[in-house]
Amino acid sequence: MTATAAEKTGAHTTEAADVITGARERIDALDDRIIGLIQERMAVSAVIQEARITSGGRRVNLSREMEVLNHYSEALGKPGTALAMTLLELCRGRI
Ligand SMILES: C=C(O[C@@H]1C=C(C(=O)O)C=C[C@H]1O)C(=O)O
Repeated sequence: MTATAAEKTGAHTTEAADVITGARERIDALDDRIIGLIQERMAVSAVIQEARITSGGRRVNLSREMEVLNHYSEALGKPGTALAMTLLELCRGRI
């Protein structure tokens, strides 16, 4: 059975269903870009971590991580801090 546009979107009119379907396409495209940027961030972070480890230093630099956390929390509030923590975990693993 094929779901109707209204069933798929939760809208109660075809006009609203059209708005939602179009906006969801934009969100999917934005999410693809965000994922690509996260993968790029992971690659750049790995370059830094490798350089520091190869030089005899540690993978993690907590003072820099505080700067990253503050950057996100100033822009996005408390959920920004949680987002930054997730990004840091993706980039340097769990600590
Ligand atoms: C990338 C770095 O190394 C680690 C990873 C960080 C990051 O992904 O932002 C931040 C601090 C470090 O724990 C860095 O020191 O800048």
